[in-house]
Amino acid sequence: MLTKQAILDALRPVQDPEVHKSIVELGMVRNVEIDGDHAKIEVVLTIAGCPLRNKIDADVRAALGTVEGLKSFDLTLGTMTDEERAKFREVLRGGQPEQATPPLLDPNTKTQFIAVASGKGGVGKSTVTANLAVALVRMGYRVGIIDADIYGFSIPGIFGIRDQKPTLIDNLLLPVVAEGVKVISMHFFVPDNRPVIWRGPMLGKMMRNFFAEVHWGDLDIMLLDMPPGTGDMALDVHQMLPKSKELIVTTPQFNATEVAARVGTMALQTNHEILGVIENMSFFEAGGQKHYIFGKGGGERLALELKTDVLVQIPIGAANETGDGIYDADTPQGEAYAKLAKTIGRKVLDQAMTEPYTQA
Ligand SMILES: Nc1ncnc2c1ncn2[C@@H]1O[C@H](COP(=O)(O)OP(=O)(O)OP(=O)(O)O)[C@@H](O)[C@H]1O
Repeated sequence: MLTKQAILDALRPVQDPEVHKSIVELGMVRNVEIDGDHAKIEVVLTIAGCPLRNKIDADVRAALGTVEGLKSFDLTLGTMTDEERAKFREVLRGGQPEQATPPLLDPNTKTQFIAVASGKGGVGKSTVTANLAVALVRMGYRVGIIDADIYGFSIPGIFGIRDQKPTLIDNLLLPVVAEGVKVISMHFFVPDNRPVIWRGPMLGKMMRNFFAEVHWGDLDIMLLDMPPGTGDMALDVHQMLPKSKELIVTTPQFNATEVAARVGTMALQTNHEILGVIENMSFFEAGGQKHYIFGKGGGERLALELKTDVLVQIPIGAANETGDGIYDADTPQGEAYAKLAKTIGRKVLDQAMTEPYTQA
């Protein structure tokens, strides 16, 4: 005999495509009525005009098709009431009350934080952050990026995110997912790319909101794209995330490494472990020959000064035809990022020691 339980059991594996949890657990199946071998099912979405409505509709229909004894059904898709949305948010928070410390700022969080910093602007810090994140995802890690470069946010552009915005469920934001990476950036909150003029305390608040009001789900690694130099933001992040580790990006030029050294020294003074140096735009390879267009040895000099290693040298090269800044896995840059991701995965997640990179 057809039962309500059989229908709920069939719907349990259907997930909300944004938060990747069961629609039954999230309270999205509002009502199931059985009448002989016919059923009426009401599924509710968090917001009217939910962009993933069609996907949820198709998944629910496919799941209902598997229920034994169900000959026909009426499926309606409605919108949640305020109470239903409150319950939805509670499930997302894992049953924690709204005021609790955001899961990511909990001292026992399993997520590893890595701040990607540079001394000068334009050395490729954001490109490195985005490509490292993608390489980590390619290896199976769950990765998020907070674009903390509040004035010069460029992460969405590198991912080719144009019109997409985070979904807002009351006061809870769902990050935009690009190439499997969860992304939050000031870019999403600034109309028409207007310049941001917030200062000190407002910036800290903004960063806190990025942790507290965004549903990140379970993450292995959170990368923070820091503004260049040693500003308020770097201090805020160091205070907010005492266990965060640091990657320093430089080019091989001497003046780039000199400023980067100050950033590294600040990390050391605030007891933040430096994972290593990434030398970007190290050389240009053509006809089997390496051309050191920006000089040679800057990464090594910086690593020596900061008593750390050069983890990788990334060659110069255009990203891809689509105009964004993510390198395909089979390019020399993509391969360099895969190597870096492997080292980072081992260093921060497996806690194993790795051998330093041997210079090209
Ligand atoms: N390995 C590379 N080869 C060629 N171009 C690169 C490479 N890495 C980065 N670039 C380019 O260099 C420019 C600066 O990169 P990016 O915006 O990532 O730097 P940044 O250090 O984050 O700068 P800022 O802090 O000023 O935002 C971009 O146009 C980017 O596409």
